[in-house]
Formats: sequence, structure tokens, C-alpha cells
Amino acid sequence: MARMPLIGVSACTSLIGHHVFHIAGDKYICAAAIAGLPLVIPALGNLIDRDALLESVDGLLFTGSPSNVAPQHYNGPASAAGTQHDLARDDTTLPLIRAAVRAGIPILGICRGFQEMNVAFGGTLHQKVHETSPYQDHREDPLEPLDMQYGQRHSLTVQPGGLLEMLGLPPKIQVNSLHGQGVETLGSGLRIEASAPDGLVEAFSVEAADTFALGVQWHPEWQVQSNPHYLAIFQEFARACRERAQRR
Ligand SMILES: N[C@@H](CCC(=O)NCCCC(=O)O)C(=O)O
Repeated sequence: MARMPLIGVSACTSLIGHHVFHIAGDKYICAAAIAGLPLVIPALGNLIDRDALLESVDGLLFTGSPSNVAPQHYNGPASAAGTQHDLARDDTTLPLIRAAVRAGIPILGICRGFQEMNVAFGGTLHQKVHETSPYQDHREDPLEPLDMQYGQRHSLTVQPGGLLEMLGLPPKIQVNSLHGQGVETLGSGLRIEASAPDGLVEAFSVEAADTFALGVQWHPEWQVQSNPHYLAIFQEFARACRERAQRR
């Protein structure tokens, strides 16, 4: 009988009361369940046996987060005071992304996860896109109701001949936008899959990957079942994870 694919979902560390918890948001876990059984991967850095983990999972979802990749990972300038980081998550996800691609495990990076993929492949980040010319403000308004924060904010130009086009996405789609950081220089071996009207990279795939390896700056996990473009991404991720599970 076919084994259910196991989908690793990256966790953030978060102080709740006096204790640190390893947490992953419900919307990521529910969307990962399209591909298989979600397994939250704690942010334990080198305490995790990476090879053993990659032997166990059939796909990895790198989630979004309010925290930002620490600039020492991309030789960036020091963060502005008050910038939220999660060093334990960086120490877990950055090496895991590289190892997963080498091992042929399907990966999907969303928002922070997309930025982590870029950094893992040697790229750099703008730390404040909204203060960087010629870019627009890609942040949400935290005072708006959630449905508005995750509403469609700008268009995307989908790169002809790429993975997103292959998934049936039309040349222009509308997406949500909830991030302050963004791609400055693209990591090596990444192929641009979509850009915002201001030129910001919004999606890339890993050229050398022999399976699904996609990063997106927007949030396709949000109400994924009611957006055919968002769903197409998760369905292809799911197909790749099933294929991986069957190859075991
Ligand atoms: N902090 C980074 C990444 C933005 C991001 O991942 N936002 C998601 C926040 C909550 C969630 O939906 O999980 C940036 O600001 O660029």
C-alpha cells in the first residue's frame, strides 16, 4: 500500500510566557496537508540529524514568519533596532534547504521561506523594501482585518517558459503581499519565475533541482482551496512529494 507522504513544516521559535515554543501557523499546516501528513520541524539547528530527517520526509515547506533572516547570513548591514530575528530557525532552515535540494526532496518556500531559499543559495536581501527605490510598499496594514491584509494587492508577471506557466498560471495574476524584506541579489542557480510591477522578484525555482523546488514571496497558503492559482502550486508540490514517497 502507498505510504502517505510526510511533509516537514519549518517551525519558528516563539517566547510564550516564560518559555520558548517551536510553532508553525495553522494555515501552513493545513496547506501542507494537501501534500501529505505535516510534521513540524523544530528549530533545533545542528541538534537535528539532517541526513536522517531527509531520509524520513517526502517534502519540506519553509513557512512565512514575522521574523527576518539575520543579515550575517548574507553579509548584509546590521539590522535596524527592533528587527525581529530567529537565529535558531536560521540555523535550521538554511542548511536544510541546501541539503534538501541536493537530496532531491521537493521544497516550497513561502515569504520568509522564500527569502531563506535566496540566502541559502548565496543571494542577499533588501531589509526595507519600502525604503528602497524603485520599490513600492509590499507590507500589509496590521490594523486591517485579516481578510484585507491577505487580499489581492498587486499583479505579478509570470515568466514565460517557467514552472509557474507550466502549472497553468496565466501571464498576469493578482497576489497578496505581506513582507518588508525582499530579494536584492538573486541566489546562484535560481531562476526568476515571477516579478511584481516594480521589478521585485516574487518567485523563483532552483534550476539544478531534479524535483519541485519553488520559492514565492506571496502567501499561496492563504485560503488556498478557493484560489486556483494558489492551489495549482500546492497540487504540484503534492504530486512531487507523492512521487518521492513512491520512490522509497
Ligand atoms: N519577515 C519577513 C517575512 C515576511 C513573512 O513571512 N510574513 C508572514 C508573517 C505571518 C505569516 O503569515 O506567517 C519580511 O517582512 O519580509
